Amino acid sequence: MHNNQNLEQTSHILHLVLPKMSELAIPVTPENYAIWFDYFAETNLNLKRAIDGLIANDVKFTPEVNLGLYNRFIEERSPEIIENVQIETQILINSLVHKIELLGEGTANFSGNLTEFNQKLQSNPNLDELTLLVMSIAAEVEQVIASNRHMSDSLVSLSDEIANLKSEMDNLSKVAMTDELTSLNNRRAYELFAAEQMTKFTDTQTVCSLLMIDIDHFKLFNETFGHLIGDKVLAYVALAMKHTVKGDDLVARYGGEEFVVMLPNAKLADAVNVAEKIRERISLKQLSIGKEKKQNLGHITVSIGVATIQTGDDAETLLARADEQLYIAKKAGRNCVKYA
Ligand SMILES: Nc1nc2c(ncn2[C@@H]2O[C@H](COP(=O)(O)OP(=O)(O)OP(=O)(O)O)[C@@H](O)[C@H]2O)c(=O)[nH]1
Repeated sequence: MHNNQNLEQTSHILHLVLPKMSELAIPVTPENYAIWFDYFAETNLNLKRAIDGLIANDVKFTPEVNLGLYNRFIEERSPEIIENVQIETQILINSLVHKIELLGEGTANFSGNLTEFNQKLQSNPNLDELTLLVMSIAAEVEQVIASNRHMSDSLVSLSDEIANLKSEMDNLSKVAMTDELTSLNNRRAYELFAAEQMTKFTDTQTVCSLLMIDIDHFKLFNETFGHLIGDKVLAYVALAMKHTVKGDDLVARYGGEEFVVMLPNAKLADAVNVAEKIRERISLKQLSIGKEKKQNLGHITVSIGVATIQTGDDAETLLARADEQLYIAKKAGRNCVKYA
């Protein structure tokens, strides 16, 4: 009974968090999500008091305010938050075990899998692993539902709760992989993708190539036109890159004004081709802003370093070679592609 109450509470909180964030126009980042989960869970009364005070005084939840809340009330408690999600998932599993025992036949396999989930949960999983765990539980439940047509309504409603938790986790994972300014993949997403490509190369000798792209004289651009217009240019460059590559390729913002493009199955010559297309596409366009496009920003150019995977590479060595070529491209006068 106690477990069910907790499960209901958790589910109730999950349903409150996103609508409230959307109402207050707060971006759903993992940090902001943690703040608002805690707010509704009422586990941190100082945080709750601070937020209630902000709302009462009509204070806007700007990025600075959100960061302040996170730094003050959440950052030091991160391990505790992961622990909370862990406990919630544990409650879910316990509740499932109980329901499955009531169902009896045809579920022995499922009970075994739940034991395995339980063990994984004890091994301090990170957010990705927790997400995977919740997805696996959801898949198992769907299977049990399919093979137990006579099952009780309570299992159906439990499965709804899991589906909700799963979609919240999906959302969190997506946010954690996306760069907010450009909507590209972020560095974390790139690192996961690069690791996959390394494994493919080791297992099946499937090649891949990497472009490292840096906007030329961006510091000067920011100083001339201001940071906000600089941000727009970053978004423009991001879009130009996305429109040049194919579906399997991964474009990511590596940091600041630096981007990476990972091209699975591309040999050096193909990758240099793509790099040239990106460079040309960006440099040819004359940028202007304002209602009647009166303010002319001139041409933006990028320098690109290209490298292809070699035996003995790991993600770092491949990146280092692309970065070396990028440096050579800058030295050679910028707005060019160099490769090794
Ligand atoms: N507007 C804006 N600027 C950023 C962002 N991230 C990094 N920058 C700026 O990008 C500039 C990078 O400058 P540098 O690394 O000195 O290089 P650069 O001026 O691009 O010159 P080269 O790379 O040598 O061609 C810095 O001024 C950063 O402030 C961002 O998110 N928005």
